[in-house]
Amino acid sequence: MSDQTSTPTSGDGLPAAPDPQVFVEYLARTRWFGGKGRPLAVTGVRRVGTVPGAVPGGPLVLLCLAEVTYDDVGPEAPDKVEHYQVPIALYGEAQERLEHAHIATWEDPARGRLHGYDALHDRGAMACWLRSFDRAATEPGGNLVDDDSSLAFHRLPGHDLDLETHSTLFSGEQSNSSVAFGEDALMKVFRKVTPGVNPDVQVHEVLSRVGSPDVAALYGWLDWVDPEQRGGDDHTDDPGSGGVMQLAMLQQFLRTASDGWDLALSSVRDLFRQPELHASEAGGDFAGEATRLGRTLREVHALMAEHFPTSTVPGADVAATMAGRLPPALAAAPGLEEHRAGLEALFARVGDLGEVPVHRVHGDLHLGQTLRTALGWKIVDFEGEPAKPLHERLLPDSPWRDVAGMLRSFDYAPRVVERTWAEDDPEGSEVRAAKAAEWANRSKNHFLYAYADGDISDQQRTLLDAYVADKAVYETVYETRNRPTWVDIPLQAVAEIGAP
Ligand SMILES: Nc1ncnc2c1ncn2[C@@H]1O[C@H](COP(=O)(O)OP(=O)(O)O)[C@@H](O)[C@H]1O
Ligand SMILES: O=P(O)(O)O[C@H]1O[C@H](CO)[C@@H](O[C@H]2O[C@H](CO)[C@@H](O)[C@H](O)[C@H]2O)[C@H](O)[C@H]1O
Repeated sequence: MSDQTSTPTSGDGLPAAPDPQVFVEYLARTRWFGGKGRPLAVTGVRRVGTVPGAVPGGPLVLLCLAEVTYDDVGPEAPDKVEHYQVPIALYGEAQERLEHAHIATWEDPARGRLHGYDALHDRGAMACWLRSFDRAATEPGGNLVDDDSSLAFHRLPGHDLDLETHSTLFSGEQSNSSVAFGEDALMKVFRKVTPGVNPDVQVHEVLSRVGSPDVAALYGWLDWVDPEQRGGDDHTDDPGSGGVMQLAMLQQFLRTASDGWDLALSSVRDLFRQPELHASEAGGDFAGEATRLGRTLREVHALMAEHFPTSTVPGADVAATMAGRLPPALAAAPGLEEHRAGLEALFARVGDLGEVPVHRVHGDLHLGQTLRTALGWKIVDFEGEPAKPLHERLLPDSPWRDVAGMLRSFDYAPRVVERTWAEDDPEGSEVRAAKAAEWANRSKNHFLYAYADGDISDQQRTLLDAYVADKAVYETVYETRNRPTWVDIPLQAVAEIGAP
């Protein structure tokens, strides 16, 4: 717990924020902070506004952006500065029930002692947020703007929010924070924010407006316009160039959803329990789900191609981009080195393909981004690859990148099950390896056949193989950094792909 003086207010009427040093300790304690373990400093705290809709006895919700810099990057690095959103519920009295979410206690020159808690944990703060989204629906154009016009709550028509619900913060390894309002709505508060449109909001808005059945409908979103930078280019990574920052989105809560990754793991376990059966005979056979998932992705891609710009890029450029990702990947994950030649040869074949069609895609698709509901599969989280800068995540890309992401996930599922299964039953490893391959191949084949509505051409196969390899390389780096004990999963795939 921190108890100290605050940063001074700037006469803007907003409450003071706690000292930036508080955020260094706080960020390290959260699940969602992406810079854990790196040498860093919080060089400033920007107070972007308070959420309208506060009620007597309830908290004031102060939205803060913590400016984080790292000591392990050169001064020329474009992503030297990152902004993390920390909404703080402010109370005049300590709140024992929120002790676990306490950020700091500090003095405000105008308001006296303030006790600040992570607002996502506080039902009073979340109710305040929901009321603002609700009020937006009856404002002109569906927009509720705060007093100094810097925060704007936007609503899409078509759904009345249930204000009687209680909020529940999702737990789990997520890069943002999601809060369910009963079974009515889900609010995702973006943690690492960049100036410009958020791809998740943008894609959900487009697909919701055309009534796509394959995503959770978007109900609204929250923008912040930096008053000092109004009118800048809003498709930029440069915090200095101004424009809009999208801070949160509100969408349909999928009540009957089961996580696609969990379903796949159960299906694999079912097969491992009865290895004498073929995958098609096991109770939890995944082929039907893989087929339906393939059709869903096909539909989503068709809508994205219809409602976002489409173009083509020369195969040589695609090949060069993939090859260009190799050297930094090799530096981060040296285990890739022995497969370099095989990978380079595979990428080079893409150079002979002529023009490759591109449009907006998901960008980081895997089973954990799919939800099976009573009404079919839904695809979530259109933010793209977390490590890519915003402008790259907004660029058109080949739909085969998403297909490859799913194929890699079908490969991961049995290998992840095997990791724990082998601890109890090391003897059966060889049999399970064969069953794992059977499960993965069956799921991949059904998914791919449904996605392509038939067999794919040799050219498409070349492109798909290259995207699968590109993804496995990315995963090798991802696992090296985040889950080093899992790195053999993608590395084994790279070895198989890169074999001469
Ligand atoms: N509309 C929804 N309804 C119910 N659960 C959802 C919905 N959208 C996402 N989820 C669940 O919330 C979790 C986090 O969502 P996701 O968009 O992947 O967040 P993050 O950007 O933090 O990774 C997912 O694992 C998914 O199970
Ligand atoms: O969900 P995110 O957008 O944060 O994606 C990142 O984390 C994923 C792990 O949760 C990672 O996915 C990899 O592991 C999955 C199993 O946990 C597996 O199903 C995927 O196929 C595999 O890529 C993803 O790559 C990363 O960007």
